[in-house]
Formats: sequence, structure tokens, C-alpha cells
Amino acid sequence: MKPSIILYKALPDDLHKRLEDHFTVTQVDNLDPETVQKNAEAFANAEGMLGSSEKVDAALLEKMPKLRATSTVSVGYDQFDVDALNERGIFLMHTPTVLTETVADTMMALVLSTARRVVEVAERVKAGEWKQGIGPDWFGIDVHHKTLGIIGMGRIGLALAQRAHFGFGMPILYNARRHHAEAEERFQARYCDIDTLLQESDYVCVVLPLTDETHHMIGAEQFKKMKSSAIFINAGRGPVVDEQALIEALKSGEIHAAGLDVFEQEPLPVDSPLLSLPNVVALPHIGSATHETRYNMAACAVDNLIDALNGKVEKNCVNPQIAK
Ligand SMILES: NC(=O)C1=CN([C@@H]2O[C@H](COP(=O)(O)OP(=O)(O)OC[C@H]3O[C@@H](n4cnc5c(N)ncnc54)[C@H](OP(=O)(O)O)[C@@H]3O)[C@@H](O)[C@H]2O)C=CC1
Ligand SMILES: O=CC(=O)O
Repeated sequence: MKPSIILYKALPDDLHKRLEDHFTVTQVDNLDPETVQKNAEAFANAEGMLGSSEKVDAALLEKMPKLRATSTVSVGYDQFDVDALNERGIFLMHTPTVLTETVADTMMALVLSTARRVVEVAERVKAGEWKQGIGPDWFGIDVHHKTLGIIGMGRIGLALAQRAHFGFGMPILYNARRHHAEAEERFQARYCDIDTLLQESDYVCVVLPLTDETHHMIGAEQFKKMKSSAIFINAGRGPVVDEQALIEALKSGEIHAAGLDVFEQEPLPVDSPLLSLPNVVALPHIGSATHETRYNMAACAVDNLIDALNGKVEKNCVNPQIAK
């Protein structure tokens, strides 16, 4: 008999079929308590689950006594209570690598569009304001050869450094928990403490996972240390940044502008002050959102679940140490 799984995300037809070749699939819209209750038997029998952007906590796991593996269509796994999974011996699979280059492209797009005011100026053209040769009120600031600070020199940080170094001739500063020889050798990146990075960077790019240590790691104190001409980019997770402090820093001119792909609350509430600031480029968490990459992530998550339920966790497993 095929193992049963819960699928809580729509997948392309061929990938859905691949899951059905291996498993008995129950598809649900979300993991809300009402959904779980309505499909209680399917949840009780599920040995695997696959989806994204839904909380998986101890209360949900209680309803899934047979669960052996979870597979998220994302690299970030802050939605999961990893301790609870470990305690139950449940594998957590994720999709690193397949999305790295696309997210780095998005970060470079945020740097460029914020510095050159691409969104704001394009809106002015559409509004019919381009009536004569443009003056300084349309100008932006340069990106090439400015100093780029990267907080989080992991897979994505490294791909961003590559673009900035080879494409834009930017000196690179970085901070992470450890030194990264590859970044230093290939991109002449210089490791520094966060304060030095904040003080010396023209662009401060954050691409950190959300953890207890990184929650509100960037707040009022950190914005005060940045140059008043600095541009701040966040594409990691919203709660890594104290959003209220960011709003104050943007309003008071403590920093020049911000390019954001992630927010403390998503979707960003329509009354967020961020939306009325002309010096903010706000994107709807599109870091990995290209057709190619989203397909590759889904395919990776499907393979990950098949692997994990067959006891194969050498690749893409967050907690391989629980294997018996
Ligand atoms: N906007 C979007 O759509 C997307 C957002 N993301 C987010 O980006 C994050 C990073 O992805 P990826 O690069 O693949 O992950 P990696 O695990 O490869 O990199 C994470 C980096 O963060 C650093 N880090 C972690 N904790 C701390 C800390 N307390 N202090 C300083 N540095 C820290 C790590 O340091 P060290 O190297 O020393 O271990 C590492 O350099 C994801 O977790 C996710 O939240 C990812 C994809 C898309
Ligand atoms: O935010 C996206 C991810 O893959 O993590």
C-alpha cells in the first residue's frame, strides 16, 4: 500500500502526478485547524506532507501521529517548530540551491531600482509628468563601485557578492557567524563586525534566516549607525528587521531609502506607512518567484519527500541527525 500524504499547495500537473505515483495524496487548501478537523482521518494517517507558507507546530503534529517527513517548498523553514519535529523524529526537507541565483537577482534588482528610483520615476512618466528635459529631482545615485555590505554570507549572500563584484565593481563587506574563504578569495569580500559594516556600507543588504538570534537584529540602534546616504535592502525575513524603527529611520532621513521583499506582516497591510514613502521599493515576497525557479523548487520538494520517506536524507534535510 502507498503511504498517505497531505499536500497543502497546488503543484503543476506533472509534479502532482509524480506524487500520486508514489503516494495516496489528500490535497487541502491550508493547515488551519478547521481544515485539519474536516480532514481528520487523512491527517491522522499521513506519513508525509508537502507545501509552503503554513505554520507547522506541536499542536498540528499532535493530529498527525504517523508523520515521518515534511517537505517545504522553500529554503527558509522558520514556519516549522524544528524542536517538535526532532522530538518526534520527523525529517524536515527544504529547497536550498535551486533558488539561490534567482533570489540574488531579485536583491540586485532591489539595489538598482531603489538607487535609481526606477519605480517612482516610471510612475511619474505614466502620470504624464515628463514634459521637458529632466532635472535633478529625477536623479538617483550610483550603484557601481559603491561599497556593498552583506549580512548573511550564505548561498544567496555569496551569489549577490558575485554579481556586485564582477558586474558592478563594488567593494564588498560582509558579516556572518563565521568567515567565508570563498567570498574572500573570489570576490575580495572583507569580513567585519556588524557595526563596521553598517558604518562603511553604501548599500546594506540583509539575507538572514529568521531565528531567535536574528529576530529584530536590525533596529533603531543599527539604523543610527548607517550613513544618511545608505540604502537598506532586506530579502531574508521581515521580522529580522524592526519595521517600526525602519519606518522612523526612513522618515527622519537617518537612511536614504529601502528596498524590501519581506515584511513583519505578509501580505503587507495596505495602511502600512512604508507604502506612502517615496523612498521605499516594496515587493510582495518575490525573491524566488520566476516560472523556472518556482517549478524547480516544487520538483525539488517532491523529490525530497520521496527520498525522505525512503530514508534518504543525505541531501536537502534540515535535521539529518535524527536518522536512526
Ligand atoms: N525573499 C525571498 O523570497 C527569499 C528569502 N530567503 C531567506 O533567505 C535566507 C537565507 O537563505 P540562504 O542564503 O540559502 O541560507 P544559508 O543558510 O546559506 O545562509 C544563511 C546565512 O545567514 C548567516 N546567519 C545565520 N544566523 C546568523 C546570525 N545570528 N548572525 C549572523 N549571521 C547569521 C549564516 O552564517 P554562517 O555562514 O556563519 O552560518 C549564513 O551566512 C533564508 O533562510 C530565507 O529566510 C530565501 C529564499 C527566498
Ligand atoms: O522565502 C522563500 C524561501 O524559499 O525561503
